[in-house]
Amino acid sequence: MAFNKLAVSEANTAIIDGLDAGGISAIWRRVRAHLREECGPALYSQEIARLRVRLSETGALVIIAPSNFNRDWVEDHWGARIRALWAELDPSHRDVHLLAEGQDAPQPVMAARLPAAASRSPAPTGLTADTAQTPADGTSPGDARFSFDSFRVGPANEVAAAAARTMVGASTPPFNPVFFYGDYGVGKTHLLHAVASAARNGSRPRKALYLTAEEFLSGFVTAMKARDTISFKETVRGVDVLLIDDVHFIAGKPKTEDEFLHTIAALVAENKQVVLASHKPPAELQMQDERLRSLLTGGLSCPLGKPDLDLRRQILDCKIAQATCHYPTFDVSEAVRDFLAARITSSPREMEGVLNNVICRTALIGQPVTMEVVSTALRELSLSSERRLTVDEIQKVVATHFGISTADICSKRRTQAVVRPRHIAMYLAKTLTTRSLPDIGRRFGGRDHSTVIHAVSKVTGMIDAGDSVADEIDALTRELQG
Ligand SMILES: Nc1ncnc2c1ncn2[C@@H]1O[C@H](COP(=O)(O)OP(=O)(O)OP(=O)(O)O)[C@@H](O)[C@H]1O
Repeated sequence: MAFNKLAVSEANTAIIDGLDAGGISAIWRRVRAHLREECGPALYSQEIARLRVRLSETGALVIIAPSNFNRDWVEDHWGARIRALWAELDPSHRDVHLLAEGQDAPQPVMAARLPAAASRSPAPTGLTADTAQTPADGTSPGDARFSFDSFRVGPANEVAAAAARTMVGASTPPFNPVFFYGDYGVGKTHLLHAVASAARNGSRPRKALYLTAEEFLSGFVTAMKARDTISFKETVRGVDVLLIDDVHFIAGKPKTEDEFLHTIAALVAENKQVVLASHKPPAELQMQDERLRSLLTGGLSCPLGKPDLDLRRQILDCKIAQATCHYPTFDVSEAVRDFLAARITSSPREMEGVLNNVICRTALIGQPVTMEVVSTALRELSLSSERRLTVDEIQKVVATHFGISTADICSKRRTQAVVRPRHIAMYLAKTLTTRSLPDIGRRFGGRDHSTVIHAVSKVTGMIDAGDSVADEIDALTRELQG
């Protein structure tokens, strides 16, 4: 789920300073403590410490950044994490929005500007939808962050990406609804925003509305309380493209399921495109209403899987290029990029977390990006996802690759045919497992930890120097990680 950068004006939201309903100050303290631990003290004091939290009169949380730049940076790098932490710590699962100090917002959220059909009176829904001029999904019209251009495609997501592009180019929906599903952080929200943005900015601009399922639910509840569900219906049904993220959130809430069902059915019947995303495929959602499940499964379901090494590398390059816009001195060598792409196998979101950590340790304090810095960042963020691998497995794979035996690798022999594979195996054991240096040494024929340090620095130096060992490491890493 993306962090919502809402266009909120202080005049319209009547943010209540000092109000601490529900103990938000206490929760905010805990969220900040987590963030401090995760991003490190330098980045924390530079970018996070100055954020303040407020509760709006609608119960939404507004996090106020001291500047637009800071707001955008926090949104890009830590928005999803803040939202996840908040959801974990706050049982009421409030909406979390980001606002820059003194922001003169063009579109107040709570006095929503409605599509033509509903523009007679302000709606109580908090929802807006529009074409290129005023997107309501937290992106700006030319925002490259979540565009098709910045979405990297590989085997894990090519079907989803092709479906997304096809529906943007079509005059009538080729598939409806389209349902993207996949694990946390694999790019579902990115793709939804890309579709919304392309629909708004295409040669034939269309009204697109992106909502999280939570926003759909809270908009609906607000409208019910205000006894004005008509405005809500007009808003969500008055668009050309409706995109709803995190649909699993709606499952099991009968009234919302019902409204959701009728909304989708109405749009599909009118040939308006509906695009949905969730962690699970429609058939596995715990929907109470069979009609809804049937409607969702009747469209096109596209999985987004975990990216393979190539795709991870492409995404990493893209994120580094984006970071370089903010931090022109941020320079990451090919060897470090390869290393990071091989190590971070969990999801692109984790990749961003590591990059943030690395930026903090380098660009912010004028230091270069070295293997040591990125290794520390990985260790601190506990992203050694390859910890399942054992040193034995690594020795076997390396030995087979070089046509020698594991006994050779662990032996005292010093011929080049054995030393090089041994160094590579030690390097992989250090980078792909959480074993300590002495432990690795012991497993390589009872060697001292200084031998492992020597092997690792030798291989690292060769990688940095552009030696073909980088390709071998790459191939071996792929093999070891399946
Ligand atoms: N293929 C990709 N190309 C470029 N960036 C990607 C890609 N996949 C994911 N990302 C980036 O990874 C981050 C997480 O992606 P996103 O928020 O879209 O994940 P998600 O699947 O919606 O996760 P969640 O289910 O937790 O909401 C974003 O910054 C996004 O830009």
